[in-house]
Amino acid sequence: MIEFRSVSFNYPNTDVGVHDISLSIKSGELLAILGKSGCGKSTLLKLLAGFEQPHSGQIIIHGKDQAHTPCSRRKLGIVFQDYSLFPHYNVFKNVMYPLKINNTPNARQKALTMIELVGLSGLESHLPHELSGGQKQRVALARALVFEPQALLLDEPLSALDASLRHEMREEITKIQKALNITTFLITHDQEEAMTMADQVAVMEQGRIQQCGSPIDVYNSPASVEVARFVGRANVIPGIAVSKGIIKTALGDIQSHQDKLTPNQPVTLVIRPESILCSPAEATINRLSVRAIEHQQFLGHTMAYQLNVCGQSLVVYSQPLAAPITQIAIPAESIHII
Ligand SMILES: Nc1ncnc2c1ncn2[C@@H]1O[C@H](COP(=O)(O)OP(=O)(O)OP(=O)(O)O)[C@@H](O)[C@H]1O
Repeated sequence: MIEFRSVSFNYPNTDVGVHDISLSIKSGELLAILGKSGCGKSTLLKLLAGFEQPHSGQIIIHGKDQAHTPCSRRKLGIVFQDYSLFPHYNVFKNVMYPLKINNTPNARQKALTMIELVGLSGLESHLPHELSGGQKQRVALARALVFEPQALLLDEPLSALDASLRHEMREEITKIQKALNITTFLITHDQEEAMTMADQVAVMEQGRIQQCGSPIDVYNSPASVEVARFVGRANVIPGIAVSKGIIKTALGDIQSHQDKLTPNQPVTLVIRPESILCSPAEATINRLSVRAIEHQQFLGHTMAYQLNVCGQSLVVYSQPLAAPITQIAIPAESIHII
C-alpha cells in the first residue's frame, strides 16, 4: 500500500508544484495519475521516487513514512519515459544491472526468468539499438521489476510507441503487473491509457487532485466539467432545476433521475455522446428534433455526428446511419448532473 498524506511541494522561489495531495494505492493495484502537460504528474512521481522531498505531508510506502528516505533505499522499480537503457549493455546485462549492484544471489537465473516473463527470450545478447521501441520498453520493464521492488513507477511508459504497439503494450504491462501483483503508480496524459490500465484514476490539474475513483466512476460521474472533458468527449449543457428531476435547458425541459435538486438551482448536465439514442422509436422522454447535421466524422470504431438540436450543438456517437437523423433521445439515466 502506498499513501500520500497531505503532501505539498513547491519548486524553489515559485508557487508551482503539488498541493495538499492525499491519495492511496492498495497493494497490487495500479493507480494512474492523469492530467495535462504541466499539471504536476512528474513532480508527484519524483516525490514518490525520492528525487524530490515534500515540504509537508507524508509518503507512506508499505507502512513506513518514507518522504525523506533517499531514493536508493526506497526499493522502487522505475520505467522512465525514454527507457534510459544502458546503450552498450545487451538485454541480459541491462536486466542484470540492479541485481549486480546489490550482489543479489541467483542473479543470472532471476534475470533470465524476468526476460522470459516480458517475452524477450532469445534476445538476451541484443543491444538496445538492435531492438524495436516495444522491445526496449520490455527491457526497461524487466530491469525495473527484476529486483522485486516494493512498487513499480511508470512515467508515461507508452508515449514513444505508435498507436498499435501502444495497445499491445498496455495489455502486456497490465498482464505482467497483475501476474506479479505489484503496486503500480502510472503517470500519463493519455485518457485511454489511464482508463484501460488503471484500477483507480486520479485526475490532476494545476498541482491538485480533482477526482480519484475507478475509471468507470470518473467517466460516468465526473466531479467537474473539467474532469468530464478530460476523460472523454462530453456534451455539457447548463440548466436550471425546475422540479423533481426536471431541468430547464436550451434543449427544453429535460427529465433526469436526479430528484434531490432545489428549484431554481443552476446545474450543468453532462451527457456522453455514446449514450444519446439516434433511433429513439421506443423512447418516451427527452425526445428531441434534430434541425441539422452540422458535421460528421468517422472515428474508426464509430461515427461522431455533430447535431443542431434546438440551436444547441450536440455530439452523438453512433454506427454509420443510412437514413438522416431526425430525432434523438437522451435516456434519463445517462444524464450526469454537476
Ligand atoms: N525543476 C523545476 N523548477 C521549476 N519549475 C518546475 C521544475 N520542474 C517542473 N516545474 C514546473 O512544475 C509544473 C509541474 O511540472 P511537471 O513536470 O510535474 O508536470 P507534468 O504534468 O509532469 O508535465 P508533462 O506531462 O509535460 O511532463 C510545471 O508548471 C513545470 O513548469
